[in-house]
Amino acid sequence: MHLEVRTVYLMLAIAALAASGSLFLAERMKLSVQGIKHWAWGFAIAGLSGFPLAARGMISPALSVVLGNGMLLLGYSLIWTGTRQFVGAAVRTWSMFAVPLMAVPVLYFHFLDDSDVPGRLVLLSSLIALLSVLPAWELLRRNKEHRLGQSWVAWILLAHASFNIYRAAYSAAATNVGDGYAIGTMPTATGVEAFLFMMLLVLGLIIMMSNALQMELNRQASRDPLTDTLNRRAFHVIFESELSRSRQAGQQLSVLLMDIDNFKQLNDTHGHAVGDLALKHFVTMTSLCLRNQDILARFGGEEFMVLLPDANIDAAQMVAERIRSRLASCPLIAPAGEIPFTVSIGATAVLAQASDLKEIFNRADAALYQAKLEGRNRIVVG
Ligand SMILES: Nc1nc2c(ncn2[C@@H]2O[C@H](COP(=O)(O)OP(=O)(O)OP(=O)(O)O)[C@@H](O)[C@H]2O)c(=O)[nH]1
Repeated sequence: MHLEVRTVYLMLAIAALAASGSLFLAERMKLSVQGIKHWAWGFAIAGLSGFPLAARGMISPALSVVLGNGMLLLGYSLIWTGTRQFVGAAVRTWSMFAVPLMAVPVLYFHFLDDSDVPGRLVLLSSLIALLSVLPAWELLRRNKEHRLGQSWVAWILLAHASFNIYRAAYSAAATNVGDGYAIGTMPTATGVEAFLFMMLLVLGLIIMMSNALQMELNRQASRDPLTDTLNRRAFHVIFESELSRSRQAGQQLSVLLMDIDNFKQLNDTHGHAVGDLALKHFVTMTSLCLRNQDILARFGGEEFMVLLPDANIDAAQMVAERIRSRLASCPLIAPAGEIPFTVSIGATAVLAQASDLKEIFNRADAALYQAKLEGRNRIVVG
């Protein structure tokens, strides 16, 4: 099979630009997935590089060899930095330009004419392999949840890197014929591989984005947006499973129902925004008193529930006291100064025969009510 190489490169350019357009559209939808903008620019610039590359021999080598390849490397770099953003890693501006900026002078001073085409191909293939391995490595080492889309993209990138390492070795062994398009069968193979790579990569990125979106939607559906604690519904689901787990293991389970004291007054005196800060401060302080397996949820307003797996009522009381005293001794630092506030807590052991959360909640609520009646800033066991 013989493909006209310029045509293949032009088709690649058009396909990359189409992929870029779709990614820019996704970016405009503000999808709460990081990295899409870099990917979109990466595909756009790599796509545009196809035009000077395809025009080799028709335009000046400074444009085709240096600008074309520089743009191609910049496109790959942006896909790498976009991937770093996607997985939540920091991106420094220099890292987007480092590889192209190092490659451009070498291309200009050593490979501008066609006296060493194999050397040029070795350099470019090696850099493309490097820029494919880097995002693959980010995706694999930060894929703790074993997400399919993420592994897919990583393996596509590694396959592309392997092809380019082979291409570099093949080029190193080739004799110079003064034309990059004419080295053995590699130009056709490169075009076909690049086309497949791009299609599979775009598909993988779409799967990766939809996985990330799904996870974000799940997170939003289960969390309180202000304090980022679980909401009542999510708490209920976890409570049910913890209850059956503790029944099987014969372990005790306790809950704490907590309500910030005189919160209305705090809101009225300092404003709603400071009230919001107080809620966040409360969550931070409380979380410092809990173990990893303890579950904190916002039940509404200034009322929070903690589920303490494998904790009897004595242990629960100790945790409640830790929370109460920490809050009493760590006031909120607001722009207007320190704002002290306290919490009242109703603590209840969940008995193995407990029927449902409603019954537990009612018991904890009665204890909490008692704590308020007795003067607030205290714990009552119910
Ligand atoms: N800032 C802020 N205030 C909230 C939020 N949700 C509920 N509130 C306020 O919380 C206050 C709750 O007041 P109350 O139920 O009277 O309770 P309290 O003033 O804490 O009194 P006690 O519980 O008896 O100590 C109300 O003023 C609500 O407007 C929120 O998300 N942010």
